[in-house]
Parts: sequence; C-alpha cells; structure tokens
Amino acid sequence: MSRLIIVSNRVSVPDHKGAAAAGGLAVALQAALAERGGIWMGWSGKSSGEAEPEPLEMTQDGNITYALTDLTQTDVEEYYQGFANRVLWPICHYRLDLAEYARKEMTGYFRVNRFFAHRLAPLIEPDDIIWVHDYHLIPLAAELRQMGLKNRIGFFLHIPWPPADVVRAMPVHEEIMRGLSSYDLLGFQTDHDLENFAGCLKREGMGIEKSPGHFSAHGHDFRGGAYSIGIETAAFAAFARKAASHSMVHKARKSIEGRDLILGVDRLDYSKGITQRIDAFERFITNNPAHQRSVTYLQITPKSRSEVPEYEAMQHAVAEQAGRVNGAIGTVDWVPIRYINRSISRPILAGLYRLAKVGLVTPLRDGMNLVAKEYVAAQDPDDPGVLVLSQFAGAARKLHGALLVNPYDVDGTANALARAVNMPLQERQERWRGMMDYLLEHDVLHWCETFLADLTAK
Ligand SMILES: O=P(O)(O)OC[C@H]1O[C@H](O[C@H]2O[C@H](CO)[C@@H](O)[C@H](O)[C@H]2O)[C@H](O)[C@@H](O)[C@@H]1O
Ligand SMILES: O=c1ccn([C@@H]2O[C@H](COP(=O)(O)OP(=O)(O)O)[C@@H](O)[C@H]2O)c(=O)[nH]1
Repeated sequence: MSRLIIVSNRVSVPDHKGAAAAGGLAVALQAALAERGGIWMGWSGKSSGEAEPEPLEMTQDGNITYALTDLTQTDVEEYYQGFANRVLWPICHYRLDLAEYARKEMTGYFRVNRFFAHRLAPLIEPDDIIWVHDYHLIPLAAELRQMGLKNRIGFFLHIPWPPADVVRAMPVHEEIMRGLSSYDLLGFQTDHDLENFAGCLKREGMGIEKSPGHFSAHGHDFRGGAYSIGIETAAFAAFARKAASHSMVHKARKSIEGRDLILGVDRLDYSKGITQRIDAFERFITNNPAHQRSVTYLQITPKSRSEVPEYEAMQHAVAEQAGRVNGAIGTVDWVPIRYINRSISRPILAGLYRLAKVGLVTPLRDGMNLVAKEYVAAQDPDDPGVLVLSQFAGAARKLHGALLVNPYDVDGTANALARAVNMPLQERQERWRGMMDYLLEHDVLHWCETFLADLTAK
C-alpha cells in the first residue's frame, strides 16, 4: 500500500488529555489517519512574528507523523484571516455581502501555498499519495506540479461549492478554478456541490464534463465526485453510552430538573444560523406557552476565528440576543437559554447529545455538519431524541429521518421544534433507526477508503 500524505491548514496533534478538537475537519482526519497511518502536514496554529518560520516540527504519535510549520504574522493575516476566511469562506457559504476582497491578501494566499509546497516537497517519495484538504490550500497541487511532482494528488473540499454566479463575484475566480483543475480527483461533500462545480467549468468555458464525473480543463483530465464525510459512528455511540456516568453530564442532567433539553453545538460562525435559531426558539415558546418551563435550550458555542472582524461582531450580537430573549420569556424560576462560549470535550459532548430530546442543527449553509451526525450516533436506541436539521447542511442530503427545516423560516423552525418535543416514541425510533443504519455503514473510514480508492484508480 502506498504511503498517504495528508495536507490541511488545521492539524490536530493529540494531547491525550481529551482536549476539544478544532472543528469537524480535524476530528474526521484524525479518525481517518489513525486507521491507516501516514504523514499529516499543516499549520501549527502559531505565528513566528515576522521571522522566517523554523524548519518543520516533526512529531510521531502511533502510526502518524505530524509535520507542522509556523507562519509569519503577515502570512496568518493575509492567508488565513484574510483571503481564506474573508473571501473564500463567505463566497462558498453564499454570503457575497460579507466577502472583503483585497489584492494584498490574495497575493498572500498564493504565497503561503507556494511556501507549503516547498516545505512539503522534500517529504514526498515517488509512490506517495497526496491528499490535500480544504479551501485554504486550493493552489497547492498546481505549485507541486510546477516543481515537477508526478504523484497522484487528490483534493477534498469540506465546505459547500456554490453556483457559477456566486463564484464569479470573486475577482480571482479563474485562478481558483485553475487551481482546482490541477488535481487528479476533486471530492465534494454532496452531489449539489459537484453539480455546481461542473456548472462553473461550463459557464466559464474553462472546461468540459466529458462523461459524468470526468472533466477536462486547462489541458488536464481529472475526476470529481461526491463523498459525504462521516464520523466514527460505532466509537462515538460507545462514548455516549459511557458518558452518562461522567460527573459533568450527571450535573447537567440534575440541573435541567426533568425538563426536555434542546441542544445546539456550533463554532461561533455566521454560517451556523445561531441568531435565526434563537429567534425560532423564542417563537416556539411564544406560540406554545404550555412549554414554558418544560424545556431548556442549551447552546454550546466556542469562539472561532476571533481576529476576523465579522466573527468578533457576532460574539456581541449572539450574547446580546440570548440575554434579550431570556429577559423577554424567562420567569423567576426558569432560564430558557443557557449560552456557553467555551469548547466542550467530545466525551462530555457525547453525553450531552444523549441527554438532549432535540438536536437543533440549523446552519444557513454548511459543507456537512458533523454535529448532526454525532447527535444521531449518541442516542439511546430505546428512547432516541429528534434531529431538527437545516435543509442547507450537507448532512440533510442523507439524514432522511431528521425534521428538515428552512432556517430562514423562523415560524417553520418553531413548528418543527413543537413537533420534535411532542413526537411519539415509535416515530422517534423509526426515524432514528434509518439514520443510524446509514451512519454505521457510511462512517469516516468508508469516506476515506472510497475517496482513496478513486484517487488511486487509473
Ligand atoms: O480551522 P478553523 O478555522 O478553526 O475552522 C474549523 C473547521 O471549519 C470548517 O469545517 C468544515 O469541515 C467539516 C468536516 O468536513 C464539515 O462538517 C463542516 O460543514 C465544514 O464547515 C472548515 O472547512 C475546516 O477547514 C476548519 O478546520
Ligand atoms: O465545544 C465543542 C464544539 C464542537 N466540537 C466538535 O467540533 C466538530 C464540529 O464539526 P462540524 O462539522 O459540525 O462543523 P465545523 O466546526 O467543522 O464547521 C464536531 O466534531 C464537534 O464534536 C467539540 O469538540 N467541542
């Protein structure tokens, strides 16, 4: 078997203390590499100031070698906080209104990709398979090819890919499309993202789809496919069973005093639809006064990308909104919303998911959303909760047992909440069983193996 080299901006080096992981990509890649072993290269998350970063820091943990690089402060600002998270992220989440395009940051983005290529190249042997992840590193294959590399190189996009008219709003869309076209295999989360990509190539006259999933563009033939990322379903379910005895989960159960728990878990990100969700919860209580005091809504929202202005502004907006709603609908003996701004470790999270009668996952747009899958995996088969899920999350393409909502429709989400808390046991079990069977079969290993089988197929 060829050696696997994974490259992603975010790398999660295990600290063996159960520390919370930094989002779904890190969680999934850790699980995928643990099985097969290989090298995982990426950013350390640290800045070297304006000094040239030290050579790669290599760490061995089990069968995984981690290769981390620092970035200069200018690189962090232009590449990560700038072009990746103020242009590509909003554009790919259909938020043209939030995209802040600056030529300097675009130059920094391409410069850091070249820097990654130069640091990675000495590690690569001729038989290695290279798998690049996410929007931070789109130009990496083109850079490696320029250096003469002949290896198979695949790319997986963890976030949505929007339709041509949205992509075209980005001044450097042609360079980005050319970068994507340099890979041997492009993986998207859903069939919709793949269709959008094919539409972009066609609209721009940049390339053609010769047959389903086989493209030709910029003089290069490559393949594209939809590969829904999964979780470690069986392991996560086992986690959740054990978590009931965790003291923190025990305290949480005691503190809700027999009320139904509605749970939201998201990085503090405008794509997650948290403000619309709080509105929907308020509407649910206003329309269903019988549920006053009978539910508690716990929203766990670790801060994310705080140096990016749009994220900083959100911190104030959500905290203020949660406070306002608690003031408006709370009573002397009932606090309707518990809003937490800290990251919770996954073993505890698993226990909280299992405790929750409703998993409320309502992003305005999301590549996949692993929280939705973890919520399902954590349920008690004898008394499962209900997943209320945005139709705009990638997860909604496959989790047919969820109550699907349009997160922009506050009344619709409020009605779904009412339906979820009142759902009879038999319907909950039927809905859950179908989703759990799907997740057991399509776990993170299945995702990894199908992608790599396609990447290595000639
Ligand atoms: O690395 P950060 O800037 O702290 O952000 C965390 C991650 O957010 C995004 O996650 C995406 O990947 C998940 C797994 O495929 C998917 O379920 C989710 O819908 C996506 O939003 C981002 O794409 C990652 O690169 C970040 O590491
Ligand atoms: O306090 C928290 C909040 C989230 N997560 C994990 O972060 C990931 C979030 O992934 P998702 O795909 O839902 O969204 P992303 O943050 O990657 O956009 C999931 O595995 C969560 O279990 C966590 O460990 N602690």
